[in-house]
Parts: sequence; structure tokens; C-alpha cells
Amino acid sequence: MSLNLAFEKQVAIAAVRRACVLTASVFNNLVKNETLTKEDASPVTVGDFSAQAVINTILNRAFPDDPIVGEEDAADLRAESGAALRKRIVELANATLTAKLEVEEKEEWGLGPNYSQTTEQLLDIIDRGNYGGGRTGRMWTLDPIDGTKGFLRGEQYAVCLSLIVDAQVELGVIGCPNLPSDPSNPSGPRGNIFVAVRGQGAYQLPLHDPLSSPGTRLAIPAFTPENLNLLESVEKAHAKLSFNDRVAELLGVTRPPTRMDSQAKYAALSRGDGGVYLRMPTGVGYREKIWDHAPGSLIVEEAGGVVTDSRGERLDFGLGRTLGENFGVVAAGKQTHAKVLEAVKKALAEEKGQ
Ligand SMILES: Nc1ncnc2c1ncn2[C@@H]1O[C@H](COP(=O)(O)O)[C@@H](OP(=O)(O)O)[C@H]1O
Ligand SMILES: [Mg+2]
Ligand SMILES: [Mg+2]
Ligand SMILES: [Mg+2]
Repeated sequence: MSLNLAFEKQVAIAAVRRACVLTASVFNNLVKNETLTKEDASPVTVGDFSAQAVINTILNRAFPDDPIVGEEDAADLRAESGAALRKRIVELANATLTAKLEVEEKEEWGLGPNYSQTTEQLLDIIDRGNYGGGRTGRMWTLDPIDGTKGFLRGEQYAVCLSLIVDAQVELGVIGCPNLPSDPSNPSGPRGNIFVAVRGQGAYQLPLHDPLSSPGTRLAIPAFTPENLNLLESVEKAHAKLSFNDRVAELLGVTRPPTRMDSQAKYAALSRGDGGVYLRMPTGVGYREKIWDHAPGSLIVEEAGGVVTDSRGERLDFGLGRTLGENFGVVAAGKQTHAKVLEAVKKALAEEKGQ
């Protein structure tokens, strides 16, 4: 049964939209113009903290009882050495929170000209993201900038928010400020929000139009080996890309992989812009974080896809802040997924035999 999450969805979209405006301005002011000196913090740090402050403020007002599993915490900001960074983050978060209300927003969410926060309030609100996760109850996951490396390169990154209830992702919202609206027109308009509520489908909305809801419904198309391609990380340290090459070979894929940072990969898959998202561990014992997969996996499922690990088991969002032991992620449309899983198992067996 689908939960009625209309209010949660409205709040989550508004929060992600505000954070995307903030991160885009951080990029334009701090990254492109290189206004930060070497002694300053990295612009991505400025963006991460202030975007988490903005989203947590809104969630905290709208859903005061809900815990949040957020990537960042304010410990470094509280330190004496964090003074300059702290000042910048407070300015940016307040500028974003006090901007005029959009039609779909409410003052009760701590938004608008009357809601400037103190430094202490903002640090505390960033630390509202310190929840440890778990098997029962409601919790939000937040990755304020996913794909930090892509953000710095001016490529793909995503603001990622989800609501998990009893270890099941029920709502996912991903803001992709740099993703083209139409994949067949890569130099056309960009900036999109992807949203899914379990049982209610996945949709793409233009980022800059607050009245665009519900947007365009997404459905993963069927693929043949000729038009199939893999979506994978840009960063070699994040996934075993040589393994992907072998899987592609076993599947008879001839198109080159599409490399993209962040959960924009799940968004691209959900609209058929790439047929498989494969992320196998590099073998260093890294545990995947729930905020890196929760919203993306629901959006793919609601676009008709399947998301499992390399054993074919569903990702378990009830283990805490991580997904536990890393068996990788295999996401694809229904028909494609079964074939990919078979190829993944074969490639794993080959590795073992070596
Ligand atoms: N060794 C590793 N293996 C897999 N993922 C890793 C990793 N080290 C960092 N990551 C995660 O990879 C995410 C980016 O994924 P992608 O490669 O798909 O763009 C990072 O998110 P952040 O950028 O939010 O820190 C980080 O959480
Ligand atoms: Mg991330
Ligand atoms: Mg991040
Ligand atoms: Mg990070």
C-alpha cells in the first residue's frame, strides 16, 4: 500500500530546490571565479555545509520529530580554526533561507525574510543530521552535495533527499542542477528535479519552475545489446571500472560507458538515458552510505526498474548509516536487470577462478 506523502513530497521538493539554487551560486561565485584563496576552505565544503543547514532547517520545522541521517556534521565548524568557514556558511545559509517565498512554500518551514538564524542555531541544525539510522520508524537521508568531484569540475552533481519508513525508501528527491532536461539535446536547458513516491511513479520536473509539479512521468525503455550502455562513476576509486568492461563484454554491449558523477546516474537510468548502473566495490573495504543510494534506488524502481546488489538481493537501508558489507549495486530496467545480474555473477566467478 502506498503511503500518502503529499505533504512530505511538497516540502522535500521545495527544500531540494532551495539547496540547488545555493549550490549553483556557490559554484558560480566560488569555483568559477576562484574567489577562494588557498587558505580558505574548499568551495565544496562551503556548499555541503550550507546546503545541509538549509535542508535540515526546513525538515526540522515541517517534521520536528523526524530524525535525519545527513552526510555532514558541524564538528569542524565549531573548532576555532573553522571561524572563517563558519562565517561564510552562516551568510550563505541565511541568504538562502530568507529569500522570498515561492508559491508552493510556507513561512512555517522557517523560510522568508523573517527567518534569519544565529550561528549557533545553524550549527545545531547541521548536527540534526547525526542520526545513526536503523530498522524502524521514519528517517530522512540527506546528501547535500553528492558527486563533490563532479561539482568542482562543473559537471554532474546532485542534492539528494529521501524519506525512509521502517527501512523502506518511500520518497526520493534528487536535484540535478547541471543535468540537461532533454538527453537528446545535451546543450539545451539544464537543471531538473527527479521525484518518486513508492507506488506513485517517478517524475522529472524542471528545477527552475516551482509550479511544474507533477512533471513528466519516467519509464525505463527496453534495451537490445546494440543500444545498451553502462552508467558508471567518473572516479576510479569509487567503483571497479575494469569489472564493468568485462560485464559489458559478456552482455555484447558495443556502446562505450557513460561516466557521470553522483546519483544523476540513477536519474539518467530512470529516463532511459543509459541502460545499466553498475557499481562494484574496489576491494578496499569501503561501505556504501545510505544517502548515496536511497533516493536514486526508489526513482529507478518507480520508473519500472530493479535495484539489487551483485547477489540479487535488495539494498538494505535498515542497517544504520551504511548499507553494510559492500556487494555492489546493480540497477537496470526489469528485463535488462536479469541479464546483467547473470553477467555479473559470471564475471565474479571468472575473477575467483583466476
Ligand atoms: N571507495 C569508495 N567506494 C565507493 N564509493 C565511494 C568511495 N569513496 C567515496 N565514495 C562515495 O562516492 C560518492 C560519489 O559517487 P559517484 O562516484 O557515483 O559520483 C561520494 O559521495 P559524495 O560526493 O557525496 O561524498 C562518496 O560517498
Ligand atoms: Mg554522496
Ligand atoms: Mg556529499
Ligand atoms: Mg562526501
